[in-house]
Amino acid sequence: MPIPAAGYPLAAAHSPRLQVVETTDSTNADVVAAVAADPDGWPHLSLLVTDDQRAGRGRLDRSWTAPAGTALAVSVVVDATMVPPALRGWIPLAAGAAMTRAIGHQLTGHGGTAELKWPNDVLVDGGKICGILAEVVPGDPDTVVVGAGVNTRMTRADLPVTTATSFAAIGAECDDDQLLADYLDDLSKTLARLTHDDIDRVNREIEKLCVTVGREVAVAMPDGTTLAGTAVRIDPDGRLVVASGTIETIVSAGDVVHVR
Ligand SMILES: Nc1ncnc2c1ncn2[C@@H]1O[C@H](COP(=O)(O)OP(=O)(O)OP(=O)(O)O)[C@@H](O)[C@H]1O
Ligand SMILES: O=C(O)CCCC[C@@H]1SC[C@@H]2NC(=O)N[C@@H]21
Repeated sequence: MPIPAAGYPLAAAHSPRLQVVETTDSTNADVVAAVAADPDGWPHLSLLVTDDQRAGRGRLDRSWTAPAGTALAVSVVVDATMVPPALRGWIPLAAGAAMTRAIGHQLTGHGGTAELKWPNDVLVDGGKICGILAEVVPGDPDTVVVGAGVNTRMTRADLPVTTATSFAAIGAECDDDQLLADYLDDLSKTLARLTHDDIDRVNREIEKLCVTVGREVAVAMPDGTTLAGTAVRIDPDGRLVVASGTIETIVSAGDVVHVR
């Protein structure tokens, strides 16, 4: 399904500004620059979307690639002032949880299950169907741009890496407008629950959704070392706790591989 000519009416109902572009290098780069230039023009839950992103940015300084027309690239503005500063580390996880549930909704009746891999990848059948990159706007620490790439119509042959999957690769279809509407709706509600009163419940819900918890993992740490152990929980700050024997290590960033 190409980008609907009429835009995304269902998604637009959840956003004060929904902008579609035929192609761009990076929706995150565009929205970060747009917010910096005109903060009032991009209120909370404004978004930019394309299905032809040419220079996508990934986590940990990696690239994010998809042939034209085979994936959604969407960047959403989040007004972080609605989240207490101590809980802002949960914003990327809230986005991952929202996208996991939105993708899961698309798979209803198909048989596949969407799973959250800490901190915010969405997996189906163990393959990565969506990646999320949250970036604070330079000079405006109260605004976060949350970018998500969803592999929709990418054939098996087009998958950029062996660890990726897509709706098409598993024989499923994606209604892009409904997916975005569900994502925005869930994201907005989950962000509203990032309060000191509700965080324990959100923590438990996201932990339940997160298949990393309970798995044996290998974590490539930012200092170049590898941490092996069992992921035991997500801590109150959204970080992954990994147990190796009797030692628990708190992981706030790093590349997590599910070993078993
Ligand atoms: N469409 C996609 N779907 C799923 N995963 C993707 C997609 N595009 C990129 N990736 C993931 O993004 C990352 C790209 O990694 P890769 O290491 O190739 O990055 P790179 O920027 O080319 O550089 P480097 O080799 O320097 O690390 C991988 O983790 C890969 O799984
Ligand atoms: O490495 C990851 O898993 C995160 C990938 C994030 C990709 C999305 S696509 C929309 C937005 N624009 C970008 O340049 N990156 C994000």
